[in-house]
Amino acid sequence: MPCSIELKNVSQSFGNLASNNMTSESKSPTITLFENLDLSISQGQSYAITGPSGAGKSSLLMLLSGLEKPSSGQGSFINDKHISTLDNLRSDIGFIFQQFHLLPELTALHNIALPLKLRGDKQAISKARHWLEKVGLSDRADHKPSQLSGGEQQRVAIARALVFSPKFIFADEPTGNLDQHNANEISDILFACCQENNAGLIIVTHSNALASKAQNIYSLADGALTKTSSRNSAGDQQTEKNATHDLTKNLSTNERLVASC
Ligand SMILES: Nc1ncnc2c1ncn2[C@@H]1O[C@H](COP(=O)(O)OP(=O)(O)OP(=O)(O)O)[C@@H](O)[C@H]1O
Repeated sequence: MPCSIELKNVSQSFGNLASNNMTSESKSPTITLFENLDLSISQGQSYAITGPSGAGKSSLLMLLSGLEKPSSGQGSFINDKHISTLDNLRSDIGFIFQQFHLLPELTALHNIALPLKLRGDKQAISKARHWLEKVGLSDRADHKPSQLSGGEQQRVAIARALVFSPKFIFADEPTGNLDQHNANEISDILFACCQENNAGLIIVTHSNALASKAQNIYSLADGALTKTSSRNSAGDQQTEKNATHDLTKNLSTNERLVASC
């Protein structure tokens, strides 16, 4: 049974971080990003969160992943009807960032193997090789991040995020550092790999092109989260499947990558 993340009545403010002995003039004002926000995320679905700069999109991503706590309200992880706090999500989430954040001293293969090694998986290297192949980088296994292009580094980051089969992937501007052609390729790979692995995908982005690939699109602005688009009905899913089939009919290198995920 798919699991889910739920935020209920959640507010996030960043308060006055100044110490008590500072004068009132030197204290910074409280910033309230959003109040009483509700959001439910399901495994296997894709979500995009858009909105103006500074609206709190990345902060919302941190709350959903359980890496940060809200000022008030509750976040829950619902797994097979068992409800717990979002702290219990830690081992089931993968992250993808705009800046890739690969370890510079490790090769592509060892960057991907790292999450498995940290979990004590003895097949870490062979599984990492399999994922290198999925993202089309078999021939770059021994190259370090500095020897890879931005698009190639993001492919490694996608493989690293998914290699341990997490239930949810959080991606903060995953194509923000890429040109339009690479951004399109990388987002196709990301969506296809998440779908194949039944991972929920939550993307924060300013790109309408990227957001439009998600099944559910939200806008966060002026402290309010609004659902602007949803493609959950059976008819829509059928349309998506047909579109995918049409795409894979004309297999170029990159479509083959997507299809192999
Ligand atoms: N830990 C923190 N302490 C104080 N202020 C913070 C903290 N984290 C975020 N903020 C502030 O909250 C606001 C929203 O930040 P956030 O990064 O979530 O916005 P965003 O919508 O993702 O913006 P962008 O699209 O520019 O990345 C910003 O003004 C930021 O400075």
